[in-house]
Amino acid sequence: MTNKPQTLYDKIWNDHVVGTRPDGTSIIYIDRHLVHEVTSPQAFEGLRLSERKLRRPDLTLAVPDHNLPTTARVDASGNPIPIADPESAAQLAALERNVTEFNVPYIGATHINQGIVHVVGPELGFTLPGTTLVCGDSHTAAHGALGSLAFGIGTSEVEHVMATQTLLLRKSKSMEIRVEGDLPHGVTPKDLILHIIGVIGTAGGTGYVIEYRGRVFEQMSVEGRLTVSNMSIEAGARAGLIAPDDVTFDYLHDRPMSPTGDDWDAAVAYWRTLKSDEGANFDKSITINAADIAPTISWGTSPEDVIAITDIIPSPDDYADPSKREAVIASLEYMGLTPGMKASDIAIENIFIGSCTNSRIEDLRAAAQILKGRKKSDYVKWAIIVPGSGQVKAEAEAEGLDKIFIDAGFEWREPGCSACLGMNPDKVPAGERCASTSNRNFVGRQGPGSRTHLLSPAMAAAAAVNGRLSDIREFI
Ligand SMILES: CC(C)[C@H](C(=O)O)[C@@H](O)C(=O)O
Ligand code: SF4
Repeated sequence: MTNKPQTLYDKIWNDHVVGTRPDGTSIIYIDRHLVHEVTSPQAFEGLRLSERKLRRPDLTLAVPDHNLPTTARVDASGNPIPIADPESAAQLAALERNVTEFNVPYIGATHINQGIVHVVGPELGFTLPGTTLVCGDSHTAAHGALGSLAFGIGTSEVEHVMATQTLLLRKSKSMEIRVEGDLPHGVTPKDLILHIIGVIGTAGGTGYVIEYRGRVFEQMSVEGRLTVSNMSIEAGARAGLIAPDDVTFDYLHDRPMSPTGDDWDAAVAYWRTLKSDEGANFDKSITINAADIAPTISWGTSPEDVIAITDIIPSPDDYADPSKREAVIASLEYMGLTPGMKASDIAIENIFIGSCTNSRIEDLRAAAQILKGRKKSDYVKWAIIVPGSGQVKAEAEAEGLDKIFIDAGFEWREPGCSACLGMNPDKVPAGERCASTSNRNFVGRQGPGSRTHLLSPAMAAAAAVNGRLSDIREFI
């Protein structure tokens, strides 16, 4: 091996190269494969047609999340309630058939561990530092928070991994996003990543694997790191890494699928080597000043359309690039906003606290801190909290958070993707706004005609109380 200083990405990549071809593509060994109901049916069908087995069921884990309704899943006698929507019912049935036929470890819809794949993986210790982890889902980047080289793949690649436990890849370029200083009061990891995407743009990370570096990340919980890495894909990046450290090891210790005993000690010794060496070269470096960041919201239909809550809605004239100006005009029209309007004057009818970006226990605690003893505004018609997993739900209930939410006028739901993309009945009506802790504000994302404002869980809770987008710093 070379003595040249290496990045964290170089180290994980080099540890997984099976072989490199003259054209520069490499076969990479895949350690972990998460499977959900949306992107797996054709892949299983492909295996069936080619009469192949799934090579490593023991490195594969299947969980339904996108199509499941978030209303009660069992009746009063504990019997499963069938899914009303025929398409969703068929998706779930297909996954259940496939995991049985191919012998894949499966967490079913009514299991305590069921949840969004990207919440479940870390929580069970299925996601580990230094591993390569894939899923037919773009937000797989989330797992990079634990120092796993994790990225979304397409359905044909899902089949390839199922059949071979490898992928054919070309190495990405490396980008360092260094955050200097500390996050100001009221500024959370969600505000940080929204701000970063605002700075680099949705294409800023295209062709790169990002490594997030700086004291801010060292001091951040694993939950917060997951929020940041999760949205790397919204910046166009292939993956988003954070070097594993004691915070990561403490988080993983004693998780159901984490190594134990001597294996744990050996694993931690290896994991400690997983950081970018002094002097390692990044193809691109970006520095962000934490002090510049305020609680942030999205105003448009792209995750780069972000402003501080204290700002006003921008005007197309603020943009020099003609295509961006066109996009801003279209965004303003779709969102029903006028340039110059104060962000904090935007009235909100719906609140969604959930998604793989912000549905972990810390997110729910942050929302509960604001909602405790308060009620949602009468202007808010629909407010739901969807925990990321059964584990998160149980933990929140043990802390009494569910009561705080229900008293505040929220609905307390079963785990899943829910209104993040509305593949189940949880949709935002056309023309209405939603203050949403999810990661995408695309046209129609939360239902046809829906208008999404991305923000942190605390900011979503504040919006619920005031019935309009609000500055969390007025509450804390
Ligand atoms: C349905 C799935 C393939 C999709 C993704 O890849 O991200 C979804 O999770 C999303 O967030 O849009
Ligand atoms: S919660 Fe949203 S972003 Fe995450 S996997 Fe589900 S649909 Fe995709």
